[in-house]
Amino acid sequence: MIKVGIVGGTGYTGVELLRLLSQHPEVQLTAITSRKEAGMPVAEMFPSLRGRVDLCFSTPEDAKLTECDAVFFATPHGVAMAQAKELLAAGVKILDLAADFRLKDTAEFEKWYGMPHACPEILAEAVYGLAEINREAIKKARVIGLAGCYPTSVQLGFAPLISPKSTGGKKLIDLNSLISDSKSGVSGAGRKAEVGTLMAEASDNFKAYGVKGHRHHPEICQGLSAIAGGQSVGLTFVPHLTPMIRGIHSTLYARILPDGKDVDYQSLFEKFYAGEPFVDVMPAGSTPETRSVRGSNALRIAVHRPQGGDTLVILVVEDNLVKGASGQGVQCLNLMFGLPEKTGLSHIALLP
Ligand SMILES: NC(=O)C1=CN([C@@H]2O[C@H](COP(=O)(O)OP(=O)(O)OC[C@H]3O[C@@H](n4cnc5c(N)ncnc54)[C@H](OP(=O)(O)O)[C@@H]3O)[C@@H](O)[C@H]2O)C=CC1
Ligand SMILES: CC(=O)N[C@@H](CCC(=O)OP(=O)(O)O)C(=O)O
Repeated sequence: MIKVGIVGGTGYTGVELLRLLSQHPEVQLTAITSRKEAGMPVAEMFPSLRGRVDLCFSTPEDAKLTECDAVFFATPHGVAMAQAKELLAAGVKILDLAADFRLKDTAEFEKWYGMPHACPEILAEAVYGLAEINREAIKKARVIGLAGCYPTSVQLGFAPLISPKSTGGKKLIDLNSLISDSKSGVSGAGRKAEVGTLMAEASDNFKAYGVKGHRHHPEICQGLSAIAGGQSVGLTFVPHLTPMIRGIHSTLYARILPDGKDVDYQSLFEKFYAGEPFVDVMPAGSTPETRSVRGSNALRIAVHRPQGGDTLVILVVEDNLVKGASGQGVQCLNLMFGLPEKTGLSHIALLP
């Protein structure tokens, strides 16, 4: 059994990890932290876990994290990088759900996250946690910076159009005019109290935010550029808050170039994702719904070419807490420990 610890077990991604890992056949949950709830039985705080998790929350200091095989950080940015060195020295593998190990450029990290990077040498060896793109590197990694929620939907939506593996090196779309119009449910903002996510503010309402700039923009551009074999990428990214709890819906736009005019995009996408356990390319003409992925690690994609014109529209849905966070983490954990990638991730979405 893999001994797993979770730092930050009371947040939305933390409790989602608890839901997934308590049903994982190869994982033994050994430490779950919360500074505010230390001493409290986990199942008392989350009765959904009664009979499944018999641990109590402990402080990060008391949690004996160095005795784990792997530790997830479901914490705000800056927490994992402060503890990474000690854990790695003890042979513990690290999976960070925050952004400490995502951006390779430390100046960019400091600009968007407002703090200097605490361990650039560990950042240099960290692998970006997006299994469909980085599977082989994840298998060998000691540190994973899990892809962000919006970035997962945008990168997997554009990847078949820009990866040389798929395009054969042809320029099918204009890499400098990509657009992502993305919407998230309120759980994306975490469990902390905030005016913007009060029911009276967020329900029966719809708004864009971060239009001038959002911290996921550099992450998405870094990822897309890597997928495109190092070419630079120009992206307009506008996130929106929708009155739902879970889910991300990204509508992506790309302008077709002359080399891309005669391409069958449905089969391009199907071929690129053939055999991928969690990416579902839907039949031509589909409009995927967020509820078709709620609670599951699936990401569904549909590709459209409205009026047969020069603009491609790609629709992507995922559950921000599963494929956008904790499920992605479990998928990477499976790869890091040589397990079948789908282990413990077979949940079907909840309807209605
Ligand atoms: N919500 C989402 O959809 C997604 C979130 N993420 C990322 O995952 C991380 C967690 O997000 P989310 O679950 O929403 O956050 P929450 O705000 O819901 O939870 C944060 C958790 O971290 C703990 N924590 C806070 N500060 C510290 C600290 N200094 N040291 C140790 N523990 C701390 C809190 O418990 P306590 O204070 O009691 O210790 C709590 O359990 C964030 O970095 C977020 O950006 C990634 C993808 C999607
Ligand atoms: C709705 C909402 O507020 N969403 C958050 C993104 C979710 C998140 O926590 O971001 P990471 O994936 O980088 O960890 C935001 O826009 O800041």
